Amino acid sequence: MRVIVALGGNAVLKRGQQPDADVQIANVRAAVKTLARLAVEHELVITHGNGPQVGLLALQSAADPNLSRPYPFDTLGAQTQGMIGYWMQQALQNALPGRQVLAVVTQTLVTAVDPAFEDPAKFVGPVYDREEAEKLAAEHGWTVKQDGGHWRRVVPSPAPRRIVETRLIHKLIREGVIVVCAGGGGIPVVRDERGRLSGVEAVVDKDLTASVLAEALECDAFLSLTDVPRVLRGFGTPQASEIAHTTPHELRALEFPAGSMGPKVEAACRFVETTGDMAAIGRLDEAERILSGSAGTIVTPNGRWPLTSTL
Ligand SMILES: Nc1ncnc2c1ncn2[C@@H]1O[C@H](COP(=O)(O)OP(=O)(O)O)[C@@H](O)[C@H]1O
Ligand SMILES: NC(=O)OP(=O)(O)O
Repeated sequence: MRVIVALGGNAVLKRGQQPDADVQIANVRAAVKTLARLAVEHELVITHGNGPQVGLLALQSAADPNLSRPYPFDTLGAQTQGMIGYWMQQALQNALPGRQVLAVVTQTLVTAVDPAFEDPAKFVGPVYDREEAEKLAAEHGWTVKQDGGHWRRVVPSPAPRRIVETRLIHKLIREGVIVVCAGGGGIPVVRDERGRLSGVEAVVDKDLTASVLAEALECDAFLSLTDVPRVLRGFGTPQASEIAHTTPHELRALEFPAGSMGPKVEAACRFVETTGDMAAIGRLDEAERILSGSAGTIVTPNGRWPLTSTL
């Protein structure tokens, strides 16, 4: 099978962890143990989040007295692709000697008129209490929003339309390369009327980009891997219950939070609706069990997995 994995931000930097490089490298190495096993069995494409890292780089850039203005988010997104891509590429090369691995700087086309530019919604960087968040927002001109029990900076997150480097990524996969791409949802770019690309101030959602890429690359399965074993019905209530096997139709009748589970569910539903293939949401260390149908929330057109014919 050709499998695309969207790795949650938690896999690289867990909530509350010190964001030092060695901490993140150790997390990547741990994640790669599972990813390497998947790559032995399947053609593997890996995407990853960058919310914590891009927010941290934005803080560093804003604090740099040598700059007349902070680096824009497209450039910061490219920096996170390089950094996390390098960590993953090296960890995969060490885990799978003899296999070719490549992290690719990847741009995601968005449209300049996307309403998301007027309503920043993507959480980036560290968490604050409300008072501190509002103080920082006034100081730096940020928008901040509530993220669970905390407050965080938010930036615009336009919808991904297509991944500029799709054909090259497809070629690499056919060559047997394990490709790390579209990190942080891809660097957000727009195309002008003369066909020229330029970056925009935004952070694209990695799960939504992964589903667009999964469709374009003709993947058979799309796995959104995070820190919870399954999607919960009634999340945060005493009646919460795990969803094991489901359909886009069933999921779309439920509500999920915009900053966390919402985009994962939307990405999974879109992939299944468009392709008729399988998407799943679950824990990274259960990826193999998810593919065999015994773990995770598995989304298919008929709610069954492995897919069975209705004829
Ligand atoms: N209905 C739900 N079922 C399970 N988890 C949920 C649900 N709604 C929100 N969440 C939260 O979503 C989180 C995963 O989303 P997120 O933190 O964005 O993941 P990642 O950074 O790994 O992509 C979980 O840790 C959980 O707290
Ligand atoms: N870009 C992005 O979606 O990052 P996270 O998954 O870390 O939020």
